[in-house]
Amino acid sequence: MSASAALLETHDLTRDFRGFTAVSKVNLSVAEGTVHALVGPNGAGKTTLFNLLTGFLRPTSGQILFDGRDISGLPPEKIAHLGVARSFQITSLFDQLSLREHLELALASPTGLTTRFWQSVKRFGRFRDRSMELLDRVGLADRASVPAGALAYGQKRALELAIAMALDPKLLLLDEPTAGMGIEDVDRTIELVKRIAAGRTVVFVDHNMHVVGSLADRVTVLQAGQILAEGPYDEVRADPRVVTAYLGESHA
Ligand SMILES: Nc1ncnc2c1ncn2[C@@H]1O[C@H](COP(=O)(O)OP(=O)(O)OP(=O)(O)O)[C@@H](O)[C@H]1O
Repeated sequence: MSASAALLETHDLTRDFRGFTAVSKVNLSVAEGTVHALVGPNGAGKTTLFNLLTGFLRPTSGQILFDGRDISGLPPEKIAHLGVARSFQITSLFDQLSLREHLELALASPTGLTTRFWQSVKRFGRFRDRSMELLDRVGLADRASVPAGALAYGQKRALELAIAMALDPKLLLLDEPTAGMGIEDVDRTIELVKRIAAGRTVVFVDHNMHVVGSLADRVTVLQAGQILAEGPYDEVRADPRVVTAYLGESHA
């Protein structure tokens, strides 16, 4: 696959909820090795689209192609296994487990932390080196033995990124990586995402335009389930249709 080829493509991807179309004939193309932002006003369909891409929702119609393969309707664990990892907006950590144990569990499970977490943590000691490497990448190596419950909010989000990286995904999906953060944590997260995006494909949703402008090679704007505009950040930001869509929102 050449550097400019699409790693992820959707064709007329559509999802209805009892007659209401949350995602409508979306044709998205994410080039391999790029960072791609999904933005749009509340209710635009961003979360629904993420849920479709990761198999948490089945499309009503349309296709999703990942790495040349049709993944439409596959269950989440299959899609994860093919190389798509997702970091959640909602914290999904275990307060009592140490940071290193979180990573060991994620490395021991082919689909991340969601399965087999009841097995003895000690059995996963062989993943120690890799766990420490991942913690180091997100700047948490010195906190490896600390229980996750003791972390500050920004550090918890960094731990979630390390967990998503444990699968060594081809495609990393980040759901509002800077949600609820103060400016210092936002800037630290931007640097962190830049570092882990090197040589990888990333799609993220974020409401913070500073984050979008700092990270995204391309931006897709959704409105009412449809693609309103797409292109480099500066172009999209200056698009009158986009400005109108955001009127009444804080980012207008
Ligand atoms: N399970 C569901 N059943 C019915 N309607 C739904 C369901 N999930 C989402 N919707 C509707 O689909 C639309 C898109 O929602 P979605 O959460 O995807 O938007 P969003 O762009 O992620 O918004 P936000 O920025 O507020 O998170 C909304 O009108 C929402 O009410």
